[in-house]
Amino acid sequence: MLPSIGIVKVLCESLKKFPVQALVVDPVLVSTSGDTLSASSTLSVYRDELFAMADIVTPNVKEASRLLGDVSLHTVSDMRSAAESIYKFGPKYVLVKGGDMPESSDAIDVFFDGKEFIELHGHRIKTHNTHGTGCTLASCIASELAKGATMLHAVQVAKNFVESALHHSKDLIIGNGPQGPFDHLFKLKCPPYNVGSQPSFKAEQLFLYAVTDSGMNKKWGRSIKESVRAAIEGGATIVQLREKDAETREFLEAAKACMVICKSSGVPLLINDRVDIALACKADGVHVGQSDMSASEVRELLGPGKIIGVSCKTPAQAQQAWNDGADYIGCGGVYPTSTKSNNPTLGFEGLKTVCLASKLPVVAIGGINASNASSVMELGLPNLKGVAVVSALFDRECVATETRNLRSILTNTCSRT
Ligand SMILES: Cc1ncc(COP(=O)(O)OP(=O)(O)O)c(N)n1
Ligand SMILES: Cc1ncsc1CCOP(=O)(O)O
Ligand SMILES: [Mg+2]
Repeated sequence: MLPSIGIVKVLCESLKKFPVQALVVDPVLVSTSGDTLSASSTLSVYRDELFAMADIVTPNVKEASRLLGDVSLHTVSDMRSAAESIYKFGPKYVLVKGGDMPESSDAIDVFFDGKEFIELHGHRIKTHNTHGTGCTLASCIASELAKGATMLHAVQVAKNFVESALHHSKDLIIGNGPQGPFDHLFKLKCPPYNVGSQPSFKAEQLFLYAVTDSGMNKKWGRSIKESVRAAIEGGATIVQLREKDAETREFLEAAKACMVICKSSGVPLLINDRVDIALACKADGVHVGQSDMSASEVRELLGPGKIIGVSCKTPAQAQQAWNDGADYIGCGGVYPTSTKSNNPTLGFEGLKTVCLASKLPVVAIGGINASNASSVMELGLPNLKGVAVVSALFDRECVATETRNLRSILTNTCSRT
């Protein structure tokens, strides 16, 4: 908070003398409760000197309005115009935060890099405990930049963090003011998000992604647990339970048993579609498609430490998955498949288009087997980290043997390319 023109000037002088690696300017001019926090005289020096040095400026809508001579900002389109106008003062990026916009189910922020506008959608958490959210967001962006993140990624991580912290503090009752504080340390207190137990997702884990199928298990007289054990024995690097026909009670029991196997092998276990099962068995994550719950809703339910995958067939879907805080995308069918009905085949061209556009690691899926997996990986596409396979592992007599064979094919291919 820079209350006077003199203080802003001292800061600018100091920054010239001691340049920093990244400068995040949160122009604290108007609080969420409407209080003025900085004299009007500071506006011109903010605009003319400080913003030009900033990597990113992060006003809320009230601050954006004040910076632009009290223009009225009521819609997302107004926020875009404001971001564009503030960009002209010289920062490399602008984030106009819409958390204070009139009631809507989403909290939409507008990110502008000078060329492209990106709407970042978050959930509006109903709570009075919002004191300090802007400061936290800006500090979190700075922390992520210090860790080497790109600006958009830093903003996305920060937004997810603030949203999760708000969610976990929404019912706190502290103090008498109209706004309460929120809890930045929620991760330490809330058992599912206990820092020590958080799986940290690594894109390399997508290398050989085994996806189970209840029909195939029945056909070969195997339990889900036996299939998962065999896939891990053969070298699967991540497992998804895709049990479309299973009864909930039975599925949950099986999922819990699979979690024990996966945990002891250090292989992440994800659940297809069913967030309820994932929560109940404390799975490492969930995979959702375009007609399932959105990744941002899944993130809200699972919390920040879990892995979320989204099926994407287009660059727009890949961008949305990133915006929603997903960890990876599944792209396919690369080849025709009889495992998923009515699934369009994208071919290599479709896979390439999505991989090139994606900001997230990609796993290819659909009709992939021991005969064609090399051709997929040999494409050498950016972000393509592995293959996801159902029938070539599970519609076979010996799951462990098929998995081992495919793993060695992939390893040989990737060591050559
Ligand atoms: C790794 C991976 N990629 C894509 C899918 C397909 O998910 P979705 O489109 O939701 O279809 P269903 O699997 O639910 O039928 C996947 N499961 N895994
Ligand atoms: C779930 C899914 N999503 C896109 S294709 C597909 C099925 C992949 O199965 P298979 O490996 O047997 O072709
Ligand atoms: Mg699905």
